[in-house]
Amino acid sequence: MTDTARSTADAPSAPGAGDFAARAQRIAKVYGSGDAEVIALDGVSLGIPRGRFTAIMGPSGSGKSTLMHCMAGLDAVDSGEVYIGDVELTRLKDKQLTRLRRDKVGFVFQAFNLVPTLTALENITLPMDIAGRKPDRAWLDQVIDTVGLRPRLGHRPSQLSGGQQQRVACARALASRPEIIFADEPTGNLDSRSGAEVLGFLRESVREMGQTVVMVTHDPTAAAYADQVVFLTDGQIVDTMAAPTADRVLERMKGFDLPGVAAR
Ligand SMILES: Nc1ncnc2c1ncn2[C@@H]1O[C@H](COP(=O)(O)OP(=O)(O)OP(=O)(O)O)[C@@H](O)[C@H]1O
Repeated sequence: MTDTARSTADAPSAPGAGDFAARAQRIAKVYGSGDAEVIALDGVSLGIPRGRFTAIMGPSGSGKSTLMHCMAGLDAVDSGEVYIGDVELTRLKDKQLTRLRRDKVGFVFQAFNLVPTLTALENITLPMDIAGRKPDRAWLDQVIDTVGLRPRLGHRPSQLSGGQQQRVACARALASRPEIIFADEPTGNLDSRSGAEVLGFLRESVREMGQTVVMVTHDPTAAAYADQVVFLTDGQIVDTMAAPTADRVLERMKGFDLPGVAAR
């Protein structure tokens, strides 16, 4: 297997845990039971390198969202271990997990999940306001300028385009300088131009700000913005690709030989 991410998380000679913003070790997740049993994750080991952009791809139903939700502490694994930094999530009580998610993890979803009655700026600072933390003004300014939202800070979500709303969501995820950002199909609701803007911004947050980003996507063009692509099939990691291009990713996806994969 050419799977550096997987082997480095597993091997005894692996780099220290500090090299990974998040790690999964032999995690399994089963939904349902009896005839309805679905093995969504089947012993996945994966290290997410710090300060890099990782894309997760695979056919529909291969376990991408489950993997991401388990690694982000949004869903519990049935076995195995998940780490954010050096904290093992399965040992945490609910309250500790909620706090860790709030303080260490940023999320960007396909649906922008903005609060409609708040302005763009209020949406960006909302998680910190809830946590009772003062934003770092200089950092917030940098984030706002990077996503190009300064002229729109007083607008409500309904007064913004889809791409601008997703940029607000990206800025919200970045504002607290999380250990890692999980993005689930962040361009799924955007036209290709707005999608490219959001991807360019995520890319820049990695390059310029040292952010760690993990993104689930169906789109080879989106995956090409990443430093590496991890391929899942049937709940298992089957390959990784460094320095991906859209063409190479598309070719690899065709290799899974499943209807609809290349077309999505
Ligand atoms: N809550 C659930 N209850 C039962 N089965 C589930 C549940 N969530 C996911 N599954 C099943 O687990 C498997 C993996 O699902 P998951 O959503 O992680 O796949 P995915 O690769 O993200 O799919 P897609 O690309 O279609 O979003 C699928 O077979 C799915 O039907």
